[in-house]
Amino acid sequence: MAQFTRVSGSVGLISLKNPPVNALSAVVRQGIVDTVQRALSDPKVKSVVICGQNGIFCGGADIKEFGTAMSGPPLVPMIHAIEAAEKPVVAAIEGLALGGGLELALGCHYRIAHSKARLGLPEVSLGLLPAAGGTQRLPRLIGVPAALDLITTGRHVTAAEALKLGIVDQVTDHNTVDAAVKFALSVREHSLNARRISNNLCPPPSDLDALFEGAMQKVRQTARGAVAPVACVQAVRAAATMPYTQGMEREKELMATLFTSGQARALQYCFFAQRAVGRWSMPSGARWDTSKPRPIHKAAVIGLGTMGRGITVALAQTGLSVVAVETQEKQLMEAKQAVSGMLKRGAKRRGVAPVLDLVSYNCNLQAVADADLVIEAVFEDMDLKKKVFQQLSAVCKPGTLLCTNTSALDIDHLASQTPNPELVVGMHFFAPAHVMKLLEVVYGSRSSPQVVATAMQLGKKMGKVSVAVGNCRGFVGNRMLKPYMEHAFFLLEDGATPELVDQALEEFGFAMGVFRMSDLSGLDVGWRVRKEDGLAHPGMALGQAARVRQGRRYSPLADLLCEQDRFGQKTGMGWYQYDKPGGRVSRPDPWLHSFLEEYRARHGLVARRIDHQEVLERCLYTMINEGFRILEDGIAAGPEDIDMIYVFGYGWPRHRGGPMFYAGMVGLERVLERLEHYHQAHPDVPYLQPCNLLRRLVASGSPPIHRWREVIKKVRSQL
Ligand SMILES: CCCCCC/C=C/CC(=O)SCCNC(=O)CCNC(=O)[C@H](O)C(C)(C)COP(=O)(O)OP(=O)(O)OC[C@H]1O[C@@H](n2cnc3c(N)ncnc32)[C@H](O)[C@@H]1OP(=O)(O)O
Repeated sequence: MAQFTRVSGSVGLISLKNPPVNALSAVVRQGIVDTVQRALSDPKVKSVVICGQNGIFCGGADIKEFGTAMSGPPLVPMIHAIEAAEKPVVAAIEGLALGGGLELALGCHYRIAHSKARLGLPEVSLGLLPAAGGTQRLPRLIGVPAALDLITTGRHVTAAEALKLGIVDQVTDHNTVDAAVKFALSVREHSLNARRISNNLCPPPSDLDALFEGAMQKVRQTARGAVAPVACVQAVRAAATMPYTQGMEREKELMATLFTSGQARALQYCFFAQRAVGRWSMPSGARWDTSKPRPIHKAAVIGLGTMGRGITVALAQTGLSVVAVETQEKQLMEAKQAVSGMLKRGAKRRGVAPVLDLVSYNCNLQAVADADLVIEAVFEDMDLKKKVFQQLSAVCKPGTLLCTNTSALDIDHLASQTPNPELVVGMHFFAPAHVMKLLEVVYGSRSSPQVVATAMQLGKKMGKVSVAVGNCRGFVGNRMLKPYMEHAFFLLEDGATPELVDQALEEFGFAMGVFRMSDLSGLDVGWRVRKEDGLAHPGMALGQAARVRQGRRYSPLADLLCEQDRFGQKTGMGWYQYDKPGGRVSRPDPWLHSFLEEYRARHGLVARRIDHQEVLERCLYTMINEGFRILEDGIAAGPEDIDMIYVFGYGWPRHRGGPMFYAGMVGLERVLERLEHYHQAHPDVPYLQPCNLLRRLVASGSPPIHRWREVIKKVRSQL
């Protein structure tokens, strides 16, 4: 709602009240309409201030209303009425003015912001555009290039930048409402015509066509198929080329195409899913709201390879004191240099002082004795990790949390090396660990809820999206990656090329196709795992049974490349060729094409034409099927956990919501039918066999994703 009071004799103060962010719900919009009318019709009121309660101006439209039948007064006429008012209206911006909140402020005649406020039009990240006049008023106020930047990226700006851009008229370090009231008193007699942004023309850019062509090219390159950024550019173009009323029509038209689109639904689902994963639960019933995290003052990292260095940086940047340990002096010094460089570059980017003093470097494990939490990040080898855990148990003070940065190894097995398995938890970071947003927090069968809560909280402090998952081979992300990659190999056997498969996946929106990703992360990583699993060893790929292992279809293609030292980018060749070892630009490799032809001929395989749809169905539906198995097994608490892991850790396009959301969009019945079809064609591929939970969901009428948990619960209770 909105409250009205008269202050300083003649200022009508309208205060938005809808915690936590004063979102513009139907009730709030009605409140604004009513209180503005009251202020304008009250002869004692000479000017008006609009503010938000609890230190936040407004977080924008109420996103929860989007999926419902919208009621209440619409935003556009409400903001127009404010702009048309004959009394000066001042926005007092504290905390946040985002989306519809900033559009409301742009309808006011003046804007005063607190120095700590952030402003922005983030609608694009929800699959929308600022359709309450934002695309028409902002370019008129700050010019086309700056408006394009803000609207197409959705980035928030500080009050200082907003002042520089001309979005706000004044910035204060003091009480913003007081400053706005004082300001409102001073302008009560001023003429308002020039202050009504819609009256003004856009400052004309020098070469309009080139500017918009460039902007369109840029969003098409970065949007990976997302439609909202493109619509944002089109709407701003209308502001630059049309009178205001026509521009508003164009804004409305473009918004109508976005508002009910699948992409908008997916992006809004991601917004809530990202927040939902913080409300974690474990099969034991332990939950985020009943498990208190432990205070962590000092952390330690063991092993300063690529991962350990990134983790050290991420920890230090939260303000924690970190002991970084590497047993060899030379490697320790190299790591120190690398970590210091990363800290300096990060600090420069964020405009703060680097926290070099927070990290101490040591060759001796004894140095971690007083750490509250230790993250082991040594080479991915169970025997080595076991040894480190045994040593840590002897060195660390009682109660120290022992965390392992493994991407697949058994947390319970590691925990059994220590006298306190309840203090052990997995923290699976993604490279580069100080950049990537995802953290899988892996609880073992004996991990205590308090330890999980601590790891989750630490992840949040590091700015990560932390997802709590159970312990199984590959956890969630890598477990689902296995069938996905395996199918990509089968597609090569059946007639596809790495380029074709990658193109299909990249057009779908993945940051990188499966083969390009494999070249980047190194083919040797999977090879080592397959060797450990007894699936691959030299010579095995040549015999009669080359394509059957452990009773199921197997493709030795990746092993054959590894046997030729084709490990990907690092060796300059893998599924693609590169100009040099470490090169980044991939080119199709004629050698690989002949190799595939020879391989198929040797195994009597006849290449057939594979289209993009088959690539997507076989790679993605098997991955989704594994996701359903993960839910059935209780490894992930809900589909949101899986989706956020894929969006933040595996380059899944956010505008498609994550694999489980995507399955719902495609239709669970369709996914089931296609899996059945492919399983019939490839009965030797168990991953293609539709899992029980998927069948049960379809039998239950394919409920919307937010109701899957009811069916999951039933399926789990019957296991
Ligand atoms: C043709 C029809 C025309 C319709 C017109 C539609 C117009 C749309 C214009 C818009 O305004 S779209 C919305 C634009 N605003 C945003 O995108 C802001 C989204 N929110 C955020 O980015 C962040 O939440 C925040 C505001 C920066 C605050 O971040 P913080 O980390 O401090 O807290 P959170 O945990 O993220 O949020 C707390 C709590 O609040 C809920 N919430 C936040 N914003 C909204 C919102 N705009 N609507 C509804 N709910 C919101 C959030 O979900 C959290 O709730 P929870 O229950 O605690 O998880």
